[in-house]
Amino acid sequence: MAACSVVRGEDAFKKVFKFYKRKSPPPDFSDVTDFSKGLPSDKIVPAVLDLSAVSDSEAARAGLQPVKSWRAFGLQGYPGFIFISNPFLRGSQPFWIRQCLKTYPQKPNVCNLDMHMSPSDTQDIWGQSVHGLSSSPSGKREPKTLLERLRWVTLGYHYNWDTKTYSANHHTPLPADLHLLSVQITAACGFPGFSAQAGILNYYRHDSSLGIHVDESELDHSRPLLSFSFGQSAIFLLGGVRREDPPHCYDSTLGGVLSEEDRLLCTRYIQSSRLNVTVRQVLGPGQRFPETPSSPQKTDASQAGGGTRTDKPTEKGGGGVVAVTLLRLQRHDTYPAVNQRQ
Ligand SMILES: O=C(O)CCC(=O)C(=O)O
Repeated sequence: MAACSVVRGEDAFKKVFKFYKRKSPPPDFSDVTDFSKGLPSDKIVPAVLDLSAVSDSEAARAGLQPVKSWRAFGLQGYPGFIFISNPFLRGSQPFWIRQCLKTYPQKPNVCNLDMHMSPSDTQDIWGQSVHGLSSSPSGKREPKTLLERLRWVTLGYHYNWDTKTYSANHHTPLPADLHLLSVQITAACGFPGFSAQAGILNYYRHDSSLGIHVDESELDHSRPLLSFSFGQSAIFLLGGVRREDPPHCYDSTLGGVLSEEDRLLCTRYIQSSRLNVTVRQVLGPGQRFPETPSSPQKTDASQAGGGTRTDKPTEKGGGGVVAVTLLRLQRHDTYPAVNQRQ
């Protein structure tokens, strides 16, 4: 059975989600859109980029190829969705992977391990994991390193998973390099003036996934949401406006100067993992947070239509993609696996 085309109706999302999570027998992936195959396709359309918005030197400063070389696609029936297949300059993917593993998990940023460990114990997740990651497997079951237990990191306005809100009083500076990268990509996609204010990093192992949800906690929904993926590929289910809309399934994958040790450890980590960085503008120009946080916004599968992303074994690792979504209600993404965000 090819999942995407046959499932309709109220539980379309859940059914497709389960379908791609199945381990045995493995699901049929023939319905999944593979952007690496590009055009011609009945579903994939070329995306129009603003070639004059970012000069070649500005792009290079952010580790990006000239915009005219980007392979950018849209999807028939999903206005506001742009998929860019590896716009990175050679060598810059390892840089971003290292930032996600070594730099961004550092304080003052917040991560899942902080929920049950003291700040001093989570200060140097990379340093504490290097030994475990670099040693060859002994055959014995080794305790997991902190890096292997890392599930999420928040940046900028730190997302509160309980209230599903951002707030003025939980904010630290968003890394300047990620801000620059996001500003250049959004400008090329036709969104000048984007301000990267919050980031959520997800760390996926082979068995992990993210629940079906809609991203709507940001207060200004006219601003795009950026999603960078590095490492192993995954199935991404992109929902429609309504819960009963069948999702569209696509394959998502994404590549400074790194020391040999960093390069080796990042390569080893990414061979069995996938990293995703979403960058969001939370407030519009002149906008402020309400005095009392508004009601929870990030809805889950039981409340709204959603998308799903499932881990899909792949031969290749370290491919790179960027997805830019402009219409909030049409972006629902997920991974099928449990407890990703605990
Ligand atoms: O990992 C992904 O591709 C999706 C991440 C996501 O949906 C989120 O952080 O809200």
